[in-house]
Amino acid sequence: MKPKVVLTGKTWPIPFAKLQEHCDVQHWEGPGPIPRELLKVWLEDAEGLLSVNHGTKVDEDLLDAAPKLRVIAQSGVGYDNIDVAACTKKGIPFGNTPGVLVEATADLTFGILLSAMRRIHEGWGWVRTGQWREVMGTDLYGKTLGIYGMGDIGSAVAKRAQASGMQIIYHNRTRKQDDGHLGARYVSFDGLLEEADCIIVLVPLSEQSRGMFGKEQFDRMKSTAYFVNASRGPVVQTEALYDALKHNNIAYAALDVTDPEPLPGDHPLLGLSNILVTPHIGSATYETRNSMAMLAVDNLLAGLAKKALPACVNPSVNYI
Ligand SMILES: NC(=O)C1=CN([C@@H]2O[C@H](COP(=O)(O)OP(=O)(O)OC[C@H]3O[C@@H](n4cnc5c(N)ncnc54)[C@H](OP(=O)(O)O)[C@@H]3O)[C@@H](O)[C@H]2O)C=CC1
Ligand SMILES: O=CC(=O)O
Repeated sequence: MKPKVVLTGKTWPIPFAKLQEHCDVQHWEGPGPIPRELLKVWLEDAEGLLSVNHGTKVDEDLLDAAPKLRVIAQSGVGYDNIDVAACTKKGIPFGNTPGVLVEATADLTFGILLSAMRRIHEGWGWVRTGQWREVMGTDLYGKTLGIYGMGDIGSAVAKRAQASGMQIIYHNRTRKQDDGHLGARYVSFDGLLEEADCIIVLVPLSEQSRGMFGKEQFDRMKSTAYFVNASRGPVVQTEALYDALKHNNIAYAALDVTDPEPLPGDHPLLGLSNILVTPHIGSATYETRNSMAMLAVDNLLAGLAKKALPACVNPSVNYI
């Protein structure tokens, strides 16, 4: 008999076929996210959980409803929705999808910075309404880019920025061994806020990083600063960002992630003229989403076969 697996949403044809070949799949097809109470019922006899994005909260309460669960996999690298300590306590390995989404996310992140600085989206907005207006932007060349969270994606953004002639500074909790190779200079958090012409946030959401960017941090930035968030909305205090933009304490923001998310159509941020918002599409290319889904399925199938997950977040309970 095939093991039962719960799939929380839509996935891609090839990884889906692979999953179905090996598992009895109970599949939520919407509308909207799977209701929590239903998920609990489905998990009563499931051995695997495949989460298609970070919208499903996995905590002790959910795991208590899933006595047979042996593996959890999620399509995506961020896992702020997963209580990894609770999974580990129950001996359940959790796998995410690092690596395969790095280049696509770096393209989008650098792309929204470029679009904001050169007002590409604003120019297109005028042209499409029949107005051939010149829209003035700001040079990237020669500017200092500050990356907060210089990990896999941050490093890939740094390469793109260097190719555009930018200087790179960054802040992590720990200085990177290979920052010389990246051509990036390590600075304190305050140094990053004060020195950068543009700041890109690519730090995972955690209790430490939640709300990290508030009034004090925006006040420390240059009034000409461009601010990009491509990590998770709650790293930024939305009201403080709104005030900073409204009063021109910083120049412009480009956000791929927001708090709340989705951002309601009547949200005050959307009434500002110095903002660009994209709907959390960092990894949203056909190739990348397919690779992510494939890695998530490989993580899940490995766990069900009691083999090591290719990308395991809690290696102390990974199968050997
Ligand atoms: N917009 C989108 O569609 C996407 C968004 N993401 C988001 O991007 C995040 C980063 O992904 P990725 O680059 O792969 O992750 P990595 O783990 O490779 O990098 C994260 C970096 O952040 C640093 N960091 C972690 N916590 C802190 C902190 N409190 N203060 C300062 N630095 C910190 C880490 O260094 P150190 O440990 O030394 O501090 C590390 O260098 C994901 O967690 C996810 O939230 C990812 C993919 C797509
Ligand atoms: O936000 C997307 C992710 O992979 O994390």
